[in-house]
Amino acid sequence: MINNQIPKTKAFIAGVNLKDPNFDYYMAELVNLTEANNMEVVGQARQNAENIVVGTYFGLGKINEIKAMAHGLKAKVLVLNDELTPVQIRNLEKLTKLRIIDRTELILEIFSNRARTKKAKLQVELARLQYELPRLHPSENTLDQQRGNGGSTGGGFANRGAGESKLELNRRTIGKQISAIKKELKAVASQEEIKASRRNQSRLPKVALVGYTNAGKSTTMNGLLQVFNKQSDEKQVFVKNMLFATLDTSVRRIEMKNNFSFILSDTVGFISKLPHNLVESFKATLQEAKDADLLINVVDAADPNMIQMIRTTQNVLKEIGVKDIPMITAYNKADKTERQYPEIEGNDILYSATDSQSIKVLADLITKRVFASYKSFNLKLPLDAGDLLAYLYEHAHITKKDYHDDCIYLTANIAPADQAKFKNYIR
Ligand SMILES: Nc1nc2c(ncn2[C@@H]2O[C@H](COP(=O)(O)OP(=O)(O)OP(=O)(O)O)[C@@H](O)[C@H]2O)c(=O)[nH]1
Ligand SMILES: [Mg+2]
Repeated sequence: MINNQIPKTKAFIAGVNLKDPNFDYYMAELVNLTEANNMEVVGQARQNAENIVVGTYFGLGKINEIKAMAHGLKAKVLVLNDELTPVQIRNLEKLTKLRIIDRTELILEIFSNRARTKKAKLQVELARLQYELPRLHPSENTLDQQRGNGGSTGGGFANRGAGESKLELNRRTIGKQISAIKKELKAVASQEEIKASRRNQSRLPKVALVGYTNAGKSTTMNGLLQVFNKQSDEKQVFVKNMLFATLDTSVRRIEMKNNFSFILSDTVGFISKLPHNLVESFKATLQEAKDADLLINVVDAADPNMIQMIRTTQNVLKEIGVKDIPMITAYNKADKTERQYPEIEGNDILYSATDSQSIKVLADLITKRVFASYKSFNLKLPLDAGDLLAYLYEHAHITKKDYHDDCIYLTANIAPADQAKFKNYIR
């Protein structure tokens, strides 16, 4: 039988542990990130140390050890657990004769391979250029190599200026590309603002799914769409068992019974040590989470690293400036645990996004939280107040409605901002 599969590049992973209690967890993530980048992890090493070695990341003894192990395992790439300086990368490359990929480059590569929409592509490209800019080096351009060769024949100084100006040119080119991308992103953002302001006008409560990558945010959104919205197939979002399946924000209206609706958004997932540039350039994508009335932090309850994943999400939320938004912690994938589900405990739920009963219970919990500030009123509307009735349908939660000969009796949960509008109709 012919095996058509292209063999994966073999990678060795390594990191310096500065007495970080989460080190093992970061290394486990690094394995997942490396595999998500289509490489095979063949071995790993760590150095316990007080400090990072400025020029080479590891100490020399460790470098030789890693070199021997990695070459013995036929690894071509050495993946490192931190963001390295350009000098560290170059030195390690020389000393180990392996291609060096740091954690930041690894994450940028994954994002780059996954980006589908124009906005996601622009955001990833922006982060990549910002990562590359300080890493440009004279030895990486041809003019400079000529200079180096020339040096051995005595013509070095004459070409040095040319080499440096090429570096300057590269910097300027990247600088220009960065400005152009920022401009394009602004144009995309202003189109989206128009859509968002329409949503804000409708004053429906806004709920955002957030959480660790692969926890089941998109599956939860699809579950809610399936259970509550008719003909929702074309509205379904992309689900896949891989890191960073979602790189964009999708916004949907979930239409529950009794005309109660809310706006739900699904967005990019999180991981530890997300590169700062990436968080910065994805701010526009994460805006829906910042504007939400309620966050649903989706967690994979079957993952042994669940606690660290929750902490990671909290850290990223802090970094993007989310604070004081009420949150439900939604422990998903309960079907992979031994526990009974669905089950609610305070603001938390244990559920499975693929189980419709779970989805109904989750929706009830969302309703309770989101409508906590709403108040129930008994109203009497004249029959000709069609516009007020339409407004209530759109913005409130009508629980009872009786038509009489000359009026309509209603009971409705109304948002604080709308209560004054109906004060003359209270029974
Ligand atoms: N067994 C089980 N699998 C689930 C459940 N929910 C989601 N999954 C699976 O988990 C994987 C990830 O689901 P997604 O919904 O794509 O996760 P996500 O949080 O949107 O992930 P990213 O977009 O990559 O950050 C998929 O293979 C889903 O089928 C669940 O309740 N039970
Ligand atoms: Mg997703």
